[in-house]
Amino acid sequence: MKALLKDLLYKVSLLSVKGDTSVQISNICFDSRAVQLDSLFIAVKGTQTDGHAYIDKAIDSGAAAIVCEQMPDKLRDEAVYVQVSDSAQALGWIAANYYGNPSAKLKLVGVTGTNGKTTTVTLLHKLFRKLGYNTGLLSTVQNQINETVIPSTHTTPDAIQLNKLLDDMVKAGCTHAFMEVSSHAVVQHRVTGISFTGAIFTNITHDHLDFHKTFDNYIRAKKKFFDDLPSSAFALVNLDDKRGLVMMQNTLASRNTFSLQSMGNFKGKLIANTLHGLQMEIGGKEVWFKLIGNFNAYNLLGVYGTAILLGEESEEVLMELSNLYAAPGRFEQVVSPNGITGIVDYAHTPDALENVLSTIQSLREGNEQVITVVGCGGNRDATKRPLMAEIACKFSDVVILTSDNPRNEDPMDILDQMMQGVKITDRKKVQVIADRKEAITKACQLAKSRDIILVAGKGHETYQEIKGVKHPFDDRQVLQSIFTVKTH
Ligand SMILES: CC(=O)N[C@H]1[C@@H](OP(=O)(O)OP(=O)(O)OC[C@H]2O[C@@H](n3ccc(=O)[nH]c3=O)[C@H](O)[C@@H]2O)O[C@H](CO)[C@@H](O)[C@@H]1O[C@H](C)C(=O)N[C@@H](C)C(=O)N[C@H](CCC(=O)O)C(=O)O
Ligand SMILES: Nc1ncnc2c1ncn2[C@@H]1O[C@H](COP(=O)(O)OP(=O)(O)OP(=O)(O)O)[C@@H](O)[C@H]1O
Ligand SMILES: N[C@H](CCC[C@H](N)C(=O)O)C(=O)O
Ligand SMILES: [Mg+2]
Repeated sequence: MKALLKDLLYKVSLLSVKGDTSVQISNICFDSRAVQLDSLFIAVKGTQTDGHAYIDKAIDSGAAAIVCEQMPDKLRDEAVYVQVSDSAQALGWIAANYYGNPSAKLKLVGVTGTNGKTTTVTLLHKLFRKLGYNTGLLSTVQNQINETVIPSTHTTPDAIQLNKLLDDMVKAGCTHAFMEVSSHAVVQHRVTGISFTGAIFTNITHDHLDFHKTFDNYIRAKKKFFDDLPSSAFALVNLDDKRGLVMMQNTLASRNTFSLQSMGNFKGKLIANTLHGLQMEIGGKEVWFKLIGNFNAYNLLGVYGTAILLGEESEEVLMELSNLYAAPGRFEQVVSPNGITGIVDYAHTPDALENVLSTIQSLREGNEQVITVVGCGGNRDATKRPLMAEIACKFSDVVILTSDNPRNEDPMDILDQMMQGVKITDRKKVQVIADRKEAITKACQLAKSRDIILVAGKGHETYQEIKGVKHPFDDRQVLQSIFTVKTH
């Protein structure tokens, strides 16, 4: 795809320019290793290195233009240099311009919050497919254009991938798209230049403090998503989260709320909550849904409110919504032939773990044991480790602490930090088994008929990441194969 540099710079605030911006560009990128002939290379400061160090390498590989925050000492004749105050922000606008602003051609709804984003966007995508629309999805689990699956590497793709995917959706005739907006994405300007029709806030609790450093910064990152909305958009927030109204303090968008506990624009009342689904009063009706757990009542309310704000008819929405299942790896059940219930859930934050375990506790019918297998990812927020172990102990009869994705950390270091959260009185119910497969096997050996095994943290993931290598691993398959072997 070809474009003139000057057209790509629309809405970018420029500090200085060296060279002629009428130059033709046939590719945009922020990684020098991906530069081709006539590329525009945008030098971005990262967490590991600084793209400015690769400007010459990019020109050697054929870059025709450079966007940067600091002009290099030596400028070369074969490239045009554009200086901006914030390259990541410029990248957002450039990517949107390059792909012809695809987001403005869609009814695009973004979902932010610590937990519930994937669940919410997946339900919205399925719902709008059922309602007859061509619909796109961008999520942690996968991206989709209608039923075509495109693998996803991030919760929110980088600005170039994002605009490309949205453009592909437009080309496929999509009218609607639903995407997760992570706090990393807001801070790194992955969504700068994107026109949102609506924005949802699910909740905010402890996570990602490795990246944001303080909880206030984390709140600010999520709030910025709402601060940047235009007046034509709608904001829809969870009123029962104490930061719900904070999100909308400075937004120009129309303000809408959903709630189970007070009077929101979209008010739900939980009637029943079982291992097979939940019943809620919503939109003036009593409806059974196939999703499990109190927290999913919030996700369903957010989805319902969004559909109504997008102009859909209440009765039809509720009918379709009542038939939908949860996203993969979210409270996914694997039942053994002798009646042990294995639950695989992506709870990887203290709040999510507490929600899932308290849901499991509330669904217990007799004296069945709850056995929890859980770990924490390496190279991620370390402060959540003791908290998650403490919560696992509080709500389980047996706890097996194990590895999640160790990444570049020593699994035993992570487990030591988790053990810090185990109270002396709880030590006897805890075992530490670093090998995740062995840990799940142990849980299955300990379980009797009717017991519940929660395997938390990895949900839909089909790999375990150890020192940069992704080894095939799927909690659901591991449980399934142990259950099969055990009963033969
Ligand atoms: C912490 C983080 O967000 N990192 C993202 C970030 O990388 P970075 O800042 O570390 O980049 P860097 O390696 O320092 O490089 C700086 C710049 O130099 C460039 N470079 C580098 C080397 C070279 O030879 N040439 C070159 O041009 C790089 O392309 C980059 O532009 O920018 C990269 C390109 O977009 C991302 O792939 C990378 O995501 C990493 C893989 C990651 O793990 N991100 C996670 C934490 C993440 O984003 N998670 C969120 C939320 C998860 C959730 O809660 O659901 C998500 O949205 O997925
Ligand atoms: N509304 C909610 N409130 C609290 N916990 C929730 C909610 N919805 C889901 N959860 C819990 O959080 C886990 C992750 O849910 P989901 O994948 O929908 O969240 P996410 O925000 O997309 O997470 P990520 O940041 O990793 O992309 C679920 O497996 C469940 O345990
Ligand atoms: N999107 C989150 C998911 C964490 C999932 C957990 N399995 C882990 O690897 O820590 C992250 O990248 O921080
Ligand atoms: Mg997600």
